[in-house]
Amino acid sequence: MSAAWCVIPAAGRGLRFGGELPKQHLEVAGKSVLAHTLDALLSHPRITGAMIALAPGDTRWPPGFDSMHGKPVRVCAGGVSRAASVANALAALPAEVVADAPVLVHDAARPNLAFSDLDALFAALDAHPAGAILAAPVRDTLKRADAAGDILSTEPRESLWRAFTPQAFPRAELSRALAAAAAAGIEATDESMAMTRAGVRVRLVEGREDNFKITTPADLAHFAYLVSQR
Ligand SMILES: Nc1ccn([C@@H]2O[C@H](COP(=O)(O)OP(=O)(O)OP(=O)(O)O)[C@@H](O)[C@H]2O)c(=O)n1
Ligand SMILES: C[C@](O)(CO)[C@H](O)COP(=O)(O)O
Repeated sequence: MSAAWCVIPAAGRGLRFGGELPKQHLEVAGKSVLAHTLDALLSHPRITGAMIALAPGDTRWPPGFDSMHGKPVRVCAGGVSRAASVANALAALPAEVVADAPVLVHDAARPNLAFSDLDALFAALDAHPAGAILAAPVRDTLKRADAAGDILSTEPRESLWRAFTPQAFPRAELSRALAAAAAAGIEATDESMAMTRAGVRVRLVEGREDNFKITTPADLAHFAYLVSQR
């Protein structure tokens, strides 16, 4: 039963959210979104450390805040894209995270991660070490729109899933796949895109729908409500 470090891309500017402060630093119930996310990850016994990719010069993560739940928390410089931030964080991991060690990549902007989802992801990884991600099957009818915002077509939704995070892969293989995608000029919007491009079979693990990404102010209000009901 392998343990894993997590990598947390937290270097985004939150342009779709708006406002001065990037959304990962906004507070809910006295804690930043990033701290909620870190708490959800490091409270799981199989996660042994965290590497946070912050925008260069972003000192909002309290300097010297180097542990949570008795586990190490490290910070590195993010990159110009989410994929670059993840690649930087993988390269910054300590030597104890050996090449074939699993690493979980989880968006700082997904603070409502459930312990049960982490259990399910680790169970899948134990059975399929090549890689696994949390996701949910598409259950709504999908429409393609024209420039005016009118329906162009209805798209088939059979076998379509929405990818969430964490996404878990062996450290070295993930680094290589991200580098290969970047070298091909492909911006991998998630880790599984790079890994499947590299020929790896990635296991989908059905996760909770409330593991949503905070992208807009309405998402933050939704998360704040959920926290108030805990
Ligand atoms: N250069 C980047 C861009 C994004 N992220 C992180 O990747 C996660 C998911 O990205 P997204 O929700 O798109 O965040 P932003 O890029 O900040 O949002 P926007 O696209 O609205 O600017 C976030 O935790 C974000 O901080 C990152 O680490 N480095
Ligand atoms: C990684 C991700 O959260 C999976 O759905 C998503 O691809 C991030 O996209 P974003 O545009 O960087 O928020």
